[in-house]
Amino acid sequence: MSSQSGPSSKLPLLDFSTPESTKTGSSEWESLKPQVRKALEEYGCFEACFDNIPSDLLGAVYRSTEEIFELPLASKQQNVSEKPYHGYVGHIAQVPLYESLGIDGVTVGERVEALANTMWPQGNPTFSKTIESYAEKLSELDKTVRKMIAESFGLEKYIDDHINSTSYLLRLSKYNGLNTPGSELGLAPHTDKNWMTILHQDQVEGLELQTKDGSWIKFQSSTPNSFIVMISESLGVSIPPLLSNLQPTFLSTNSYVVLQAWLNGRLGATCHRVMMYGNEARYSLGLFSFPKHGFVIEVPDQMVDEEHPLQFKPFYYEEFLSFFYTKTGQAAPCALRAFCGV
Ligand SMILES: O=C(O)CCC(=O)C(=O)O
Ligand SMILES: [Fe+2]
Repeated sequence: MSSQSGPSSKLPLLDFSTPESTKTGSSEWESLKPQVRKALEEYGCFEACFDNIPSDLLGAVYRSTEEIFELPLASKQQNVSEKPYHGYVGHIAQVPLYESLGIDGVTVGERVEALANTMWPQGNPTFSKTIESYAEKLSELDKTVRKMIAESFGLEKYIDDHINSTSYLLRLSKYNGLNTPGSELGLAPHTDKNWMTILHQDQVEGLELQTKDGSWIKFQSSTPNSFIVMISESLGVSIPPLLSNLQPTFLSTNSYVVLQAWLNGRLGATCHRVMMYGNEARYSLGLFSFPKHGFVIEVPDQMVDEEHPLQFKPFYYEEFLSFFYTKTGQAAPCALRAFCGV
């Protein structure tokens, strides 16, 4: 497996820019659905053009992101969470360039405001309104894609339950620029653990994705409003030949797990990393969907047949996470299989 970045290459670009594309049953919906499935089967991810987030809103989100990272360390460290990597993470040994803040339950009314009140003694209504609006609008894309996936596998009857049991984390990340020529790892290779992740990167690129043959491609946004939509482990499954060579990383121990398991391994989570070049800081936004407390992840009967024997017993996301942080979970080549594999 090569650790060199290959040439920049374009992922499938799917157009969700018309309001019709997010309306169940519209001709745009029906035309996008097989394209979503094909892209996810081939790459585990695709680029989505999504004009529902206008450029001025994106600009405002990045201004708010820069503003929050400029706060003193002691303020940022008040972004705490009982879940690992859902709060502030700063310049840790494995990835010294990286720093991030998490807003758990970001689509639930007062959460953003509560964070803003913790960070700024007088509050910050602009920050709260901007972040809430971004997360709310972008969660529509997450729901649309997950509904399309479910429909394409004939799992319509599970959709409402799935969608209504979703929680969202917004992670704002900053990567310091380099003081030296060349390149450095900004974020180690990993697959996310949740249902699905939607990433946006500002002008400074750096996101790289691993293809099925093990090579790395650089993600280059086609338009300023383009997002990467990626399957994570709880919905899909890590693609074993690629991941077996990876060292566990700090992010592989976070609590974003979910689409790999549910589809009984039919789709694979995409391994990705960030590489930094040049001295400019890089900012990115990640919206992570995952199941709410108490939701059982259970492979639907339709996903099991002779060719696809059952791979996972039913499990609670949070119990799996607890296992993941044990010594056995950390040592397992695939913690999910060790925890609930059949
Ligand atoms: O910064 C990026 O583009 C990637 C972030 C990421 O992969 C993560 O937070 O899980
Ligand atoms: Fe990630």
